[in-house]
Amino acid sequence: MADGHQWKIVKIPPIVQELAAGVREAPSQYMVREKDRPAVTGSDMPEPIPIIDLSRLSASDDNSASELAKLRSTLEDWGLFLAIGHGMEPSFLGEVINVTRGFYELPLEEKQKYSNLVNGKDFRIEGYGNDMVVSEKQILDWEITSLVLNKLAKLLGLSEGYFVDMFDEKAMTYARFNYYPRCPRPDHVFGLKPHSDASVITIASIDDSVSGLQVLRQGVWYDVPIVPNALLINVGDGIEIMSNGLLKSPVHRVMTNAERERVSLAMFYTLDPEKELQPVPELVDDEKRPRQYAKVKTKDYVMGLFETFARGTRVIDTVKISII
Ligand SMILES: O=C(O)CCC(=O)C(=O)O
Ligand SMILES: [Fe+2]
Repeated sequence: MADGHQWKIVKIPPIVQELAAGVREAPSQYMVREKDRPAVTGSDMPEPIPIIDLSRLSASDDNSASELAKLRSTLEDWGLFLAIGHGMEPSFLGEVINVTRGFYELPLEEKQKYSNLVNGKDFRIEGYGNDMVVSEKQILDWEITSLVLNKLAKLLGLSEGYFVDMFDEKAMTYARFNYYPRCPRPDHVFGLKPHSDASVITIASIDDSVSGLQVLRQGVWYDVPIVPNALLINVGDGIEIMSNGLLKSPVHRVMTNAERERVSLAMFYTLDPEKELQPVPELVDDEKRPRQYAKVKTKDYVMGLFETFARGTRVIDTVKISII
């Protein structure tokens, strides 16, 4: 993390990509316990699938109001959507995916130069490894993020700039390049375990050729369909907390694939690590809608994600206030 934070980890697992290259059977530590084993294909999302046209959303005519209504129902249903009309060239998005793939094709010694382990043992968020994150602003445009954040604020009845104004110069953006090697047992091994994002909002460019992302709704896992050149945008735990639970951060996971490798690039927009996340006062009403989440510092929350993720629990549950 740019604030220099480092985590101690007890055991350094081998890097999944290198492991995958050398084995025919998935090693036992990657096997999901029998009761948690996923069905490889999820359910089909019912029509209409959640697609939002950002060019309509930003227009200053009637289209904007109807797209905003669509955004509201999409977020209530899924917490995520596929964004089209974002103005990014398909060739640019294709390049982002190709560069990501190209990086993973480099020899191990090259990639290790960017290791996320300091002195070979202390984990930091940035760098190459099992949970690789590098911080690089402006890969996916902040304008898209601010448009969506403005509309979220509007949907919640807040002033449009409410969330965007929280992103000062100390706000952090993490880019995570995900690489999911082919896996001989997709029914036994997750690409990415079920989780929700610790960000305020996440924007991702996902592989157009291989699906694998699934989202949980009312106990059912749905496949997120591929929409060419669309960006995936999801509400993060930060919005769930600040909206006092009016918007929910979706639980999602990534399945592995026996035939195809898959890549994605996720940009996590978070506040200044020192800033506190808490329900915005306008959305707390002691009578009608009491406060549902405790105050937590952004950096503690992000660190909490790594700890709970490793255990398979959710960091948001650690700040939920139980209302009796
Ligand atoms: O690879 C994907 O489609 C999603 C990745 C993801 O959920 C994450 O990096 O948090
Ligand atoms: Fe995620």
